[in-house]
Amino acid sequence: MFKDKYRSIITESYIPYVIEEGKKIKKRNKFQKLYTNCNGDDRDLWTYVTFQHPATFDAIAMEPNKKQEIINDLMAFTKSKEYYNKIGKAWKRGYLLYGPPGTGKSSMIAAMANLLHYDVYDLELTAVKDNTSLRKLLIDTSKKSIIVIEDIDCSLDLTGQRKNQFKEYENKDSKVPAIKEMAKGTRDKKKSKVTLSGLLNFIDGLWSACGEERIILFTTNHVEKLDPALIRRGRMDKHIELSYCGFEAFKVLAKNYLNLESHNLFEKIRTLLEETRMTPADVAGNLMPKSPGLENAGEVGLENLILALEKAKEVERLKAEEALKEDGDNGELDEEESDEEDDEEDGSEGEGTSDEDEDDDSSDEDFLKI
Ligand SMILES: Nc1ncnc2c1ncn2[C@@H]1O[C@H](COP(=O)(O)OP(=O)(O)OP(=O)(O)O)[C@@H](O)[C@H]1O
Repeated sequence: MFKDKYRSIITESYIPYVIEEGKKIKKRNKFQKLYTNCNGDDRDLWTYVTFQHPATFDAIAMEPNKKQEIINDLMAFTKSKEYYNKIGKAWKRGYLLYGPPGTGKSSMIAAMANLLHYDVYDLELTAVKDNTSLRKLLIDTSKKSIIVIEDIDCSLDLTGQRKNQFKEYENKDSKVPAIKEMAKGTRDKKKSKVTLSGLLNFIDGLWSACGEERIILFTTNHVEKLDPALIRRGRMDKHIELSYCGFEAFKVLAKNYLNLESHNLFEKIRTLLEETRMTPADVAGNLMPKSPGLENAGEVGLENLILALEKAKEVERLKAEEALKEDGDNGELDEEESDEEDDEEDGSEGEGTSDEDEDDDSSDEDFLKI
């Protein structure tokens, strides 16, 4: 019961406020779900478990301005229903997270889901039979969700030009991620007939407009391998690079892992981080106390990290030296070979020249065609 003079306050302000707060509490208390299409025999169906990942943006080590920009972007998206209606586009946003392994791409997805209270659909593309199945899965996603395709570069032959991935990685520094990706990439590939156009339709074709307030997110360790059509602005609206640990990112980890905001060893670490590359995952691993409750854990963790950075720096120096030496050896070899070629050319001057020119032209043409 309330007095009549308060009627308008109660009906126009108080009750709407209570309803709005109730909705927020309901949203906070609702269990988020993590869906996958990779369980059981029917790959056209989602199954789910409760999503309980502890990652938050506070725990993500990255440059603070960049982090804030991502948070602002996400929050703006959630309030943009009218804007999307006005411009006649489906209310969805595409994010591309790229960077080396161990730089926080998966942690970032979890932090986004926790910030927005969205469900996560972890779409294993290699397990999707064809474009029809992809459409079916898409229709079955709910609003307020993040649809994730991890390691998009090795999910499928999206360009129609599948190469031998082992060969492609042979010359890279580390073969470990290549093998991991190869294993993921080949899984069920024979069965999947999803095409690039099917995937593009999924992202922004007519079918993508069913359901609203959805984020589509790709991750990759090799952004340069992706078909430009797949990640052009408008499809993947925001490209976020997660990279090796800089000093600002280190400070976040030191605060979270060791509860340290400053220390006289910080300057040394700043210099070492500028001189060598280490992923946030490795920095975190080195900072983490080896046994819980260790006395002086902060200092031990920082010294541990310094040792690891110095070691990494030395390994990089040796590798660079080796590469220089190899370049030098190859240079000498090239010189010897070109001397031999010069000698041959000198010997066949005159008659043979025009034929050689023709051969050269045709091989150039072949090269251009490829
Ligand atoms: N930027 C970061 N901030 C905080 N923790 C990080 C960060 N990057 C990595 N980590 C830590 O390292 C672990 C591995 O990181 P994560 O799986 O998110 O990396 P990733 O880039 O997704 O790697 P991959 O490409 O191999 O899947 C995480 O559990 C987290 O503890």
